[in-house]
Amino acid sequence: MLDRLDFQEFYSPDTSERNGFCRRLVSSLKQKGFVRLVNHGVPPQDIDKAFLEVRFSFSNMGSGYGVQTDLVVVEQTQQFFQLPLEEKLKSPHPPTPNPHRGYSAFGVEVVATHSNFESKTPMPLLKDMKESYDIGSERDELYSNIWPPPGVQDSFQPFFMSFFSACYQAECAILEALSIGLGLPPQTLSERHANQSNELRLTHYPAVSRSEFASSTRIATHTDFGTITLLFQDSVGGLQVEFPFGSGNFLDVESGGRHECIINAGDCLQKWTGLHSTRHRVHLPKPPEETGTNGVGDGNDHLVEARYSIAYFAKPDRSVILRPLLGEKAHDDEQYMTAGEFQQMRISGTYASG
Ligand SMILES: O=C(O)CCC(=O)C(=O)O
Ligand SMILES: [Fe+2]
Repeated sequence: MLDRLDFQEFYSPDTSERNGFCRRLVSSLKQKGFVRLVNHGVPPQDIDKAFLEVRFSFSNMGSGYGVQTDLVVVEQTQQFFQLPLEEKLKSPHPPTPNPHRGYSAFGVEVVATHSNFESKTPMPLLKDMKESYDIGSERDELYSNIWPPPGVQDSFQPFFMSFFSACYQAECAILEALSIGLGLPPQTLSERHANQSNELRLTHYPAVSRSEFASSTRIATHTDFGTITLLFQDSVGGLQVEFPFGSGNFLDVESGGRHECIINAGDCLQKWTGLHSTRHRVHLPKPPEETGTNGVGDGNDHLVEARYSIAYFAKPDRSVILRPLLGEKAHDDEQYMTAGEFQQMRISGTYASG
């Protein structure tokens, strides 16, 4: 359902091949707002390690086991799944939308507050069934990170600091490709992302019985607030994108495994270029006739397996003005919000007491 492109073509020494790739990237985003990328530059072994860390952190924080990179050992830690909320809460997300950092327990964040932002097709306001961990750049001058304290998964901070840098490098290359594909000078987008106000979000959607999906979902319908999102997901499925735009109809995104990166346009890219910031959500994975995994549709209230995802949100520098870069004649800057004002407006209300 989504185009799958090989980002290696961006590095072709043949300029016309490179430009052709950039135009295909833009045209894929124009169609659905989402595209699948392979060879995107975030090393596969780092992605594997990130998923192991995520599984480890959500299942085993504070258990006293050291860092384990062996898959079998890490999978065994799943048995600690219900464990130590009090350990995870040693690096808590504050009870306000900002800073968007640290651990949010199951049920704390309510994405449905955004479900109907600028859309004429209202979606039901379903609660999220997820826990997550938000990380920013260590170079962010406004907000500091909230890391697990010493003794609680000591590998977490150094690993995710370096994973963040790998994502930032991939982001800059993708932004350059988009600028070229849009007919803009190559650095147009990347130079608006020099200060790294980006965010990395690790999400665990626990196994739940499918009947829960009648009144809740994994992550409610929303658009992403930034420029682009780089999403890595496991193969559980359930990611759905609204197509046609604004229709209230959602299509399943096939999972190409965790090494593939799904890119989607966010609200800021839409404001700059008109590329559509598509609504999406994570709901029930496809029925078992097609996937054989979760028992949906066979009359039994089976468990839907747990899902893990890693999303890196590329966000503009806060002082940058969100005025159109293409076509439309720009008005005075005062008519447009800065990226910082826009992020603030979008995030408010996501946290219960915010
Ligand atoms: O978990 C996923 O696959 C999607 C998450 C998402 O859309 C988000 O965090 O903005
Ligand atoms: Fe999203």
